[in-house]
Amino acid sequence: MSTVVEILGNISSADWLSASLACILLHIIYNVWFGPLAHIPGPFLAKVSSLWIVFQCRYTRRSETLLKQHQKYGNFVRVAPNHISISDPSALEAIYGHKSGFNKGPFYEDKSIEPVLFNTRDVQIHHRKRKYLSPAFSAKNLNEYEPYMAMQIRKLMECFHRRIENSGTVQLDFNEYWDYAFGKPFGFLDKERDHLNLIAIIDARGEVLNALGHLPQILRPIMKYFFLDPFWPNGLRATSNLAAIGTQAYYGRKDQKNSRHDLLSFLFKAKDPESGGPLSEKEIIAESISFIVGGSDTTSSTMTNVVDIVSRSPEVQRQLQSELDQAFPGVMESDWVADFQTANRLPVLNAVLRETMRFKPTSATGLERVTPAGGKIIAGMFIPEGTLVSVPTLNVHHNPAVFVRPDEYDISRWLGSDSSALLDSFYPFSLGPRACIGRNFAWMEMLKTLATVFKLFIVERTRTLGTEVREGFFVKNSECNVVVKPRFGRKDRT
Ligand code: HEM
Repeated sequence: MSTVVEILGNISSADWLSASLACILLHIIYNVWFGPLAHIPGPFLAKVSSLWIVFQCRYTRRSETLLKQHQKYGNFVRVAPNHISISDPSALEAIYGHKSGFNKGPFYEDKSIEPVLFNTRDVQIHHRKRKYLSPAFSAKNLNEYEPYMAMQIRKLMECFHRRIENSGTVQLDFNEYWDYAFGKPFGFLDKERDHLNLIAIIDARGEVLNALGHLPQILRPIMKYFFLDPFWPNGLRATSNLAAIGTQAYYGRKDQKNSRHDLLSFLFKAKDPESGGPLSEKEIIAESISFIVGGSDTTSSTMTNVVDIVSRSPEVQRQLQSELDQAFPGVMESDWVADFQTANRLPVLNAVLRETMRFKPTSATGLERVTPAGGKIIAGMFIPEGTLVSVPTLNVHHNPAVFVRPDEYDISRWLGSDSSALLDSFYPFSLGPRACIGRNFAWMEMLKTLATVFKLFIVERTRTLGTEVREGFFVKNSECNVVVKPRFGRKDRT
């Protein structure tokens, strides 16, 4: 023993350094030229280190970059030493489908918080949570939420009318207004401002967690001290701030459990499927924070995309409004909000929402999964067990073999008799056991809101240049400045 210590003691620091460099070099050579994924093409840096994908996320452009990388290298691209991005649509069912055996990858691991439905990697925990949360999204519960949604939409319309009253038209940033309106019961619409700075907090948190998820576990806790790039400490501070705001909101609501029929009121009443008792306070708080982000940022970003695109396309807006005028004829009462049943059967409205989610998906990224034991053949290629894989939604939605002229926004592709075939390659909410639990809720909220807005207002974009976006886990427009003009006088005031 003492001989080993003596030998180690005699090695100089220069030798230690050379040995470490040699190990790193050998590791790189193995990864790039000899490892089991060596035959898969991709940027050289991505084969060497996961820092390549971390940088794409850090600079909020992962999906945009991957779209180009797949155009350059084909259907399989190595995006990290142990991570393959696959853009073949047949990989979707094989990876994300029921019984595929692929589970969520280390990207989702967050040891600092209570696991939630969205991020838990444990199949049993996920099953238990999905069991008690699914009823919240049943058809019956959706019907009960509708009046609450209508109330929020009414408040939003009131805001527009108040601002329009003097000038006849109003300039506003839709990006922010949606955020005020949805899922965040913090009174933003009453105050007409985000007094908690919640929107900036959610954005910073989303961006940092998206990058952090690709770093090795060992580095994640120390990134809050990486002051060389404020992106990291600021984003991680935002994560703690959101937790504090969510916890405070929970305690604010706890004594008025039945004051509103929303998702939080459902969590208060939910029963643990194992014990039959109520959920723990810790679990309700964690899930409700997750709903604040997943349930409102997503719908508001998607509706902003619709407004951005439709406000730049007078012909699409004309088609949409002509359909809405037939379905909801005449001048509406001042408190009118479109009902879901009617909105849901309007072909142009549904085509506009679908085409927007195809063309510019809010969830554009490849969702990381781990290849199960024994490996799997995906889209004709053997993928060894333990390999991380993902299918980027943006690429699937821009696949020219399915969507003719994929880079053109064209609602007519959803209006033809053969359009249902396109649904097989349309996955804005993912699929399988980890598909979005809130997709019906989201569809209802978005159709109701968009039908109401476009029935009542003409919307014109003030920016002529392209729209800038930033991608965290979801893609968001940096702004959506528009001029809003009422289409009719208000019935109770004429
Ligand atoms: C346009 C709106 C929305 C989009 C595009 C969207 C998209 C997605 C996607 C792609 C996933 C899969 C994520 C993954 O595998 O990592 C997901 C999961 C999830 N979404 Fe949504 N979502 C939307 C609205 C909502 C709403 C309104 C809620 C709740 C009210 C919600 C709650 C969730 C939850 C809890 C999960 C995790 C499900 C699980 O793992 O079992 N989402 N969503």
